[in-house]
Amino acid sequence: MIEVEQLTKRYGPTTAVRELSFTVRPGHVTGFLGPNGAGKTTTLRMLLGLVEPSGGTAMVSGHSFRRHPRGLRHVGALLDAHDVHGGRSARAHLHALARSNRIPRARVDEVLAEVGLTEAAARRRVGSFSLGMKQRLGIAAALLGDPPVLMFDEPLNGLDPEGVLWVRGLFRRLAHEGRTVFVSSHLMSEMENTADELVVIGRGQLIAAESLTEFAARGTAPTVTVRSPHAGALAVVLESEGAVVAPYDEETLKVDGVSAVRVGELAHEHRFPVWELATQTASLETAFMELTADSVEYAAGETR
Ligand SMILES: Nc1ncnc2c1ncn2[C@@H]1O[C@H](COP(=O)(O)OP(=O)(O)OP(=O)(O)O)[C@@H](O)[C@H]1O
Repeated sequence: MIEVEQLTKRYGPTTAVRELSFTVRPGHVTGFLGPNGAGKTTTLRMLLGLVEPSGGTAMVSGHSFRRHPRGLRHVGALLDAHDVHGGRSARAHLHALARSNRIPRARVDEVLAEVGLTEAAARRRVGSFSLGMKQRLGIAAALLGDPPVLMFDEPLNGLDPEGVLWVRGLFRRLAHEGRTVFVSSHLMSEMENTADELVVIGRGQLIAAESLTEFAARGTAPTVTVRSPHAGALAVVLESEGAVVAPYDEETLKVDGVSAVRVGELAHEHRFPVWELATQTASLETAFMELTADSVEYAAGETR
């Protein structure tokens, strides 16, 4: 379990994280979402004891890592896939980590197999690895101590589609095993099929902490699209029912304020043929952008 309470981090005049409180429960993949510069990396670094908070607490399994560094058996993390010694082989890198954390050497081959790094890859210098292979190595290091809590900072960044599918499957399996899996991203589209719980922050502050389903329900009300050869006459009927109707083209209307069922019933009552009837819910991406609009550091078109 991860518990963040009134966590604050100031860098001179910049407040990177401001009185942030949330809990991440085991058994779920929890997405940690926020626009660039929202404070995600700073929060993860405080949870791992790499950055001293200016205020509040950041606890993993009931312990503050700053005061009690507890090693890879307690929490596994991938912060920056590039942050490895390029001159070593992947296996030598994992052996060194295993040794300093008193983890049996045999575990190294287990995690190499788990992340799909072949024998040939394990012998290569890490400096020659592609980003995807470095990500896999970073994930192998996070899994080395078989920890109950795992944190990943932007793990899908730069992965090819096959890599993304693999990482998603891995995260789900880790959560299914009862672990706490906390995954940061600045893209809702990445989290949509990865996480089932969300912690959303903007400018260092909490915006939402809820399930993906609850988050989706925050989006704007659905719009109904209807296509009929009598679109004009149908629009008059719909408006008399209180709907807000926007003609899309000669045959198509975008309708707000009434359900698709009601649009279908009214068309039927007035004997208007209907060629198409559909409901569009705002995408999670739209809901995310609406919620974080005020927190985006540099919005498109903004000059400062
Ligand atoms: N060591 C530091 N010194 C000064 N300011 C910092 C430092 N680290 C982070 N910041 C500032 O704190 C804010 C939050 O940064 P952070 O990297 O935690 O955000 P993030 O959500 O991880 O963003 P990104 O997705 O861009 O990595 C930013 O404004 C950043 O410039």
